[in-house]
Amino acid sequence: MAARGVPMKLAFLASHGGSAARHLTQACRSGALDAVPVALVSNNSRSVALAWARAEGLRAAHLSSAGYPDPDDLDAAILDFLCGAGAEVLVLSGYMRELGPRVLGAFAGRVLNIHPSLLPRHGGRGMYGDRVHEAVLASGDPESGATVHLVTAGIDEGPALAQGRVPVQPGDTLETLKARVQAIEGELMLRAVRQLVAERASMAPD
Ligand SMILES: Nc1nc2c(c(=O)[nH]1)N[C@@H](CN(C=O)c1ccc(C(=O)N[C@@H](CCC(=O)O)C(=O)O)cc1)CN2
Ligand SMILES: NCC(=O)N[C@@H]1O[C@H](COP(=O)([O-])[O-])[C@@H](O)[C@H]1O
Repeated sequence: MAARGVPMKLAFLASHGGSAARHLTQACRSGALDAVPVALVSNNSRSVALAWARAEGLRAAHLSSAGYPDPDDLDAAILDFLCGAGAEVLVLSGYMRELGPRVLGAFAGRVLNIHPSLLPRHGGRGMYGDRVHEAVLASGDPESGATVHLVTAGIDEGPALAQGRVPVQPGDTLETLKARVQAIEGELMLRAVRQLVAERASMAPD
């Protein structure tokens, strides 16, 4: 239950660079976001995100199918770790695995994901990272962008909280389009998390 004046506790899940997690953490540290980062989970033991989280002093864990071959066990381990850290909101910052029903049930309505396209276009299982930008270029779409959505059981099917658009320019390559989209992701995620912070504050007892 939200308590007035107590910053919202954020936890991150990331598979690679965790750029949105780093953007949000910088906002927390500067006072631009009334929240506090507490933990990060990565399924990639060599991820930049995991090393960054440890350097930042966050609780950090490598939790993956390597250690938990049974998806239900991995789901339970992730939930146990996040609850132990006191997480209130989860941010998927390039997390390349399906979240299980235990975590989704415990954090219903409080899990955000950033996807590098204008969902529902170019989303769903198998659509992640460079594959998304390649699909946008192949489709001939005149614009692309990023979407922050609530995470539900179906991949990329949850309601969108924020979207940002960028043009697809003649001669764009995977790298030029990817860079243009990624340049707007941090602020888009910050806008979405601020919505959750505001909702939480409105529910806090006086
Ligand atoms: N239950 C949910 N879990 C996740 C959602 C969601 O909406 N519901 N969002 C994803 C979205 N995503 C990236 O943010 C994502 C979607 C699909 C895949 C994927 O197909 N992964 C491959 C493996 C990829 C790899 O190992 O590099 C697979 O699972 O076979 C990845 C990411 C996050 N979770
Ligand atoms: N479907 C999810 C997906 O494709 N997410 C995308 O992965 C990248 C992670 O980059 P990062 O690890 O450097 O933050 C980001 O561009 C994010 O939109």
